[in-house]
Amino acid sequence: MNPSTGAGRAGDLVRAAARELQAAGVASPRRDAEALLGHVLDRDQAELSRALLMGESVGEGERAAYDRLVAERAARVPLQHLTGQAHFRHLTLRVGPGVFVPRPETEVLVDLALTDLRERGRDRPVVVDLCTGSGAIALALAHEWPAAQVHAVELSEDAHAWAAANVERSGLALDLRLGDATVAFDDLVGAVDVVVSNPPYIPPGSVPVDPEVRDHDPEIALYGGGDDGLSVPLAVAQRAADLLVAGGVLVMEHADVQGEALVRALTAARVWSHVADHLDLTGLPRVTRAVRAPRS
Ligand SMILES: C[S@@+](CC[C@H](N)C(=O)[O-])C[C@H]1O[C@@H](n2cnc3c(N)ncnc32)[C@H](O)[C@@H]1O
Repeated sequence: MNPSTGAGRAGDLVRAAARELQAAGVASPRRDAEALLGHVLDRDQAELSRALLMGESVGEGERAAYDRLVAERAARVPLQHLTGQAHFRHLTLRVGPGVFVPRPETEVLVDLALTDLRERGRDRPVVVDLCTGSGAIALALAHEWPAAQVHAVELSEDAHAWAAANVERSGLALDLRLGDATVAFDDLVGAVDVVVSNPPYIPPGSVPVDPEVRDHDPEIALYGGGDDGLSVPLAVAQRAADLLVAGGVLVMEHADVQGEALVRALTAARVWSHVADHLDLTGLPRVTRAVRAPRS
């Protein structure tokens, strides 16, 4: 876009921006073009739709700001880094450089955890989120299951700072810690009802093709180690087995190609029962659920 062309109609600006984003290979050009204009004008989706419908004009300063953001998005900076926010379940979280942007496919993990919390029927169930990133899963569970006592841990100082900001803004009660999930929560060993985790799990050779992921999600959030990417997930699962009460549940996200391998590895570990894999909303294998077997 040409930043020197002054004011313009909202609809024209969005159409031009969507064309530019499409040419740059952005997956959802129109949606992103609208989201960026909504961000610049400080309008929600409904207000922006009205502005587009009414042919509202956008002032020169706002247009210049919009042009800059569209150019950054065309350079494949994630939309969420440009708006500073990501939507997850019913929450809007602060995100930016240094933290993994929460993904819609992770929402199914929250559904599975909520089903277990409902079925367990405990008054004050203890929930732990290992590898919390922005705090997305932990905060969603604290929000949607207010009786839960939710704890979360994150290793990266940068990501932990984003999570701390999200906890503060949410007003939700959450015990957030900085540390290694594979050895965390000595004070909760054998006392946890549900462990949730979306750990790093990409195999080292499978560098993501999308620049938004490859160049902007932190490496520590992506690569799971080992030939199959399952080193960190299996170490996290082992810690989950320490933390859970007998009959407690682990719900863990994985790559779509890792469902069978993770089920096999957890079954072989002999501390889990009812190990089963679940699909995400796009029908891909995404989450493994396992029940902590009684300690011998
Ligand atoms: C794929 S991201 C998921 C973040 C968040 N759970 C979500 O779903 O949006 C994985 C997160 O695990 C963190 N992490 C990696 N290794 C860790 C470890 N050993 N202990 C705690 N956190 C770890 C990364 O920094 C990153 O924030």
